[in-house]
Amino acid sequence: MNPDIVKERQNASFDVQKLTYILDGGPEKTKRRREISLVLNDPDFDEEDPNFLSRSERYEQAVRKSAQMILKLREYGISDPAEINCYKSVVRGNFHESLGLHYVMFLPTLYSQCDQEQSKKWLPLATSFEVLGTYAQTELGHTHLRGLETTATFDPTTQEFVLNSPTVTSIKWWPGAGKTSNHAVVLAQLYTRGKCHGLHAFIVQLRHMDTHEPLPILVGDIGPKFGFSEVDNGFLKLDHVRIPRENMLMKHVEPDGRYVKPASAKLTYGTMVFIRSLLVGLSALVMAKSCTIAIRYSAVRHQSEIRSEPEPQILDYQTQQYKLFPLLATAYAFSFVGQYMTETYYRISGDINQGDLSELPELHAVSAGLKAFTTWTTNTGIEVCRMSCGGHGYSRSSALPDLYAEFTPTCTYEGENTVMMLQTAYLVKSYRQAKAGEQLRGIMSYLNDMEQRHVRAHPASARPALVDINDLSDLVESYKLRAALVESAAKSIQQELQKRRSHEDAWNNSAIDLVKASDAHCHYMVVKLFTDKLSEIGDPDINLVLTTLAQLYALHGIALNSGDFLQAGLLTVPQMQQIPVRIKELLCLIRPNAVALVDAFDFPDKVLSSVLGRYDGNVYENLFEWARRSPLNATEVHESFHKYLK
Ligand SMILES: CCCCCCCC/C=C\CCCCCC(=O)SCCNC(=O)CCNC(=O)[C@H](O)C(C)(C)COP(=O)(O)OP(=O)(O)OC[C@H]1O[C@@H](n2cnc3c(N)ncnc32)[C@H](O)[C@@H]1OP(=O)(O)O
Ligand SMILES: Cc1cc2nc3c(=O)[nH]c(=O)nc-3n(C[C@H](O)[C@H](O)[C@H](O)COP(=O)(O)OP(=O)(O)OC[C@H]3O[C@@H](n4cnc5c(N)ncnc54)[C@H](O)[C@@H]3O)c2cc1C
Repeated sequence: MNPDIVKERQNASFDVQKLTYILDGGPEKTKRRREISLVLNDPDFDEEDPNFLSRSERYEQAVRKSAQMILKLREYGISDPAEINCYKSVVRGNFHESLGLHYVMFLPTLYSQCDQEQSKKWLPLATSFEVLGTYAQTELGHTHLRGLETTATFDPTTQEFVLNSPTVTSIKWWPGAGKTSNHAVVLAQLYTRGKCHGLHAFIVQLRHMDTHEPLPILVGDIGPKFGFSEVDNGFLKLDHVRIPRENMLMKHVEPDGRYVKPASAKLTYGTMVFIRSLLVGLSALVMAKSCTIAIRYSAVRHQSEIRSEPEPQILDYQTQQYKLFPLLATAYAFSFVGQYMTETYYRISGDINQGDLSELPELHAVSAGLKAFTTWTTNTGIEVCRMSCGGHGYSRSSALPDLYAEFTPTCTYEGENTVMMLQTAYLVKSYRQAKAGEQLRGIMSYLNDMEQRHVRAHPASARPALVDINDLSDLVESYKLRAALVESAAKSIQQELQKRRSHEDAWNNSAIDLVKASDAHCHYMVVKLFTDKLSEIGDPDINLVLTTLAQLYALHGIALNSGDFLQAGLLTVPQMQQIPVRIKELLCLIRPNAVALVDAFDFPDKVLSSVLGRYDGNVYENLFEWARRSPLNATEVHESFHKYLK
């Protein structure tokens, strides 16, 4: 064990194990997660570092691992969805798998949209993996759902739907598992009795069940990408492909072609809401991994000098702390927000299953906004962590390049982040309702007292300072008032309308304000949820260290967005000047606990897969060892010498 890292752990002021329990949701859950993690010792999961393999080899290795995972899940009798998720995230490490989409989109779509008869037919096939599924929605030319071109036309004479991609732009593009899957949930515009009824989901068989040969359908892999090398994102062109009427999910077409309206057309979009909710938790996980790597490495890396003494640990440089500790605070904040998002998703979808759709718009707005907010922040954060590791952060052995390449598409898939932030119609609607005197409930209730507060651009000197920067509840309050930026967005729309612009143009001309309002709303939610969580934590040592992190998270956010807080008169200029001073104090308070705080995330070394983030801190000898395994070192003289240089 590296002596620096030993010393760091001795300095901790709290019980790391107890904090792990809080993050997991209780000691039982930690115990179970650790039991599941023992699978990492299974030699059947031994594999070559994907960084040393070609794309085709990576795909093959990943498929082998996925198949092994399925067999082991059966062998160990793991069937609880949360445990399956935990098991898979442990085994998958930092990479995705081709069968991932079967689990996260195909199966959930079947569970939520099959009727009884369909469940009886499809669920046994899909849960036994005879049917391997993908989710084919996006097209070469469009993502916007109303713009999708693939059609499903009902033919009452044969009781079939005819699926067709009429143009190049209508070819399905990006769905994972182009080579792996034999079935797809295809999203297509439904036509019956000559009328279009919008987007609906259909189960389409793509390949022969025994030979895996494609049916008369063009299906394949779209080629190498920025990352996702294990995943065969695919294309799919349907040329008048016929499927039985029973393959339409939720069965909205009667045998005579009559269309039966669903309770809400948006239920078809349910799987996206599910994944967006999951992505909040994934952001927390990846932020936590990145911080673990960068902070452990910073504790063992010595460089340069502060005084004329031996070289200090780079974690002692104030600038290094300023790069990493706000991200550490973010990882904790997002962990608690992830817990909230999962609970909220299951609570509201439970109500939806009982026929109560009243909270569906809020669930959509919150999941879309938090997905965008947390993935954007994490995406930037991983890169900061990588750079903070200097040159070794650029080596694939650090895992940080892979974490970035695998994570960055979360800002794009399941709804591009700007587009998701623009789903703020809900915010604007709520604002208008509050302004009309309606009492809002839940997370939007802060808009109720807006008329009294009138938060908008004012000279800071004209208003009293509301905030004690050392008081977290005051900070939450000020984020809440800043979130009232939605007022500016709503006003901008109003002004545009007064210029006789159409509603659509008024919306587009206010889009920057709308995204800002959405961002402020999400930021408020994160600060509030982090602060609320503190009241549940009884252990005084842990409460203290997490309070310090929450303060850092809140103050750092204010410093980055100081214009908004000053403009709204929520803070005075002298207070704004105090914030960097307080931030520096908080960095010093966090410093002795930094390694313990990342240890509490409890990532086994094999899950981190990072030489820099090793628990024992023995970085250098293992970097050397890793490099020697590079395929270029397989021979002392590379064949290129004989071919070209000699
Ligand atoms: C630790 C856990 C690990 C888990 C890890 C998971 C990792 C997985 C790894 C890899 C998997 C990769 C998966 C990627 C899969 C995909 O990307 S699938 C494709 C996803 N595509 C999209 O997300 C498309 C984005 N676009 C849209 O969603 C829509 O076009 C839109 C929301 C932007 C607009 O909707 P649209 O219906 O076309 O327009 P409008 O008519 O304007 O909207 C009408 C109203 O409907 C409301 N609404 C929209 N969506 C929903 C919804 N989902 N639920 C409820 N309501 C919705 C919208 O707000 C409008 O409301 P109002 O009329 O009241 O204003
Ligand atoms: C790794 C990966 C896996 C994927 N897996 C799947 C899958 O399994 N199944 C599937 O169906 N799809 C999948 N996708 C596709 C993914 O869902 C889409 O790429 C995503 O929804 C974004 O759409 P787009 O690519 O059309 O981007 P665009 O919408 O074309 O975005 C391009 C730019 O236009 C801007 N823009 C677009 N519309 C607006 C607007 N209304 N207002 C303001 N700005 C706008 C965006 O902000 C962005 O800057 C995957 C994508 C990736 C990268």
